[in-house]
Amino acid sequence: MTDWDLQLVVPLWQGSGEPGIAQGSTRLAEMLSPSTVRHIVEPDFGTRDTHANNEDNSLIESHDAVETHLIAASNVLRALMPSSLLTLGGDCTMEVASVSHMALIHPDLHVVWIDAHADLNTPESSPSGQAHGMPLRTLFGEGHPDLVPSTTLSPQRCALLGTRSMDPPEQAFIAAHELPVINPEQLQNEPDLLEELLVRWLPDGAPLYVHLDLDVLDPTVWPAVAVPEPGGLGIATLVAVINKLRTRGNLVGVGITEYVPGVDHNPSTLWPVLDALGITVQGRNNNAAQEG
Ligand SMILES: NC(=[NH2+])NCCC[C@H](N)C(=O)O
Repeated sequence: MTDWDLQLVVPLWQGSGEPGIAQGSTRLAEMLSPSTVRHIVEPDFGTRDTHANNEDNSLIESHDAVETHLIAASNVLRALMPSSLLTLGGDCTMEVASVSHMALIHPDLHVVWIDAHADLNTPESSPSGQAHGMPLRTLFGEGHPDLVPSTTLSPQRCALLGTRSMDPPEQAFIAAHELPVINPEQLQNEPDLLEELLVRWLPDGAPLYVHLDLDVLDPTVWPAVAVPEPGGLGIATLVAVINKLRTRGNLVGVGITEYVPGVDHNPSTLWPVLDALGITVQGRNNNAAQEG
């Protein structure tokens, strides 16, 4: 997939508490070749405080801003009905709109959540109150009723890769639903584990959505994220994982999240990853040797 029906740029940061994430979405868009199918989701908040909890007694920080962004993104998706989608975040919460839409269009959608975190908290279980720790659980239909989408995902259609930071309630959910998790060390040293997972979990040619939270990378490789976690992936391993996924699934959607460009980093580090995802980088010869 090199042509997406829609590129959604979502400068939503309020789900993370890190305003620098908003710029991440526009920086990613600038990195890519110009596109005629690009839409920026920027709801007008007027004089409302985008970092306030406008919803009385919500356990979710900035509930109103998160909800408003998800509604705005869903409205664009419902109007344009893309069957392939590239979403540039923004914090992980925006995946609720994107993945839900893709599950509506592709009922057999399988989702690979490539992320240091499981994002499986509910408002009640969350240690932070931040919505970006909740989107996967919300997609499964469990979460604040304002944020749970109309089309939900079965946990059986989801696998977690590179995940290494899980809160106890998230671990309990993973165990109860037997969600596959392959951690960074396993991805690097035991590539057969991914192969075996794909054979038993992902039907050949099934529509595949790749959620890529950049914090899956090791902070020494890519420090420009809101919640860095040590022990992450290197670029070569991530590229190999994506290539392996694409030999089996039909990549119909990608979401890239949690980029904080204000942190000192080298943006070109990401190019091989974007290449692997079939995303064309502005001004870069795609046949050039991949660094990694
Ligand atoms: N997408 C992320 N960076 N999530 C971080 C989540 C951290 C923690 N598990 C929480 O719920 O608050």
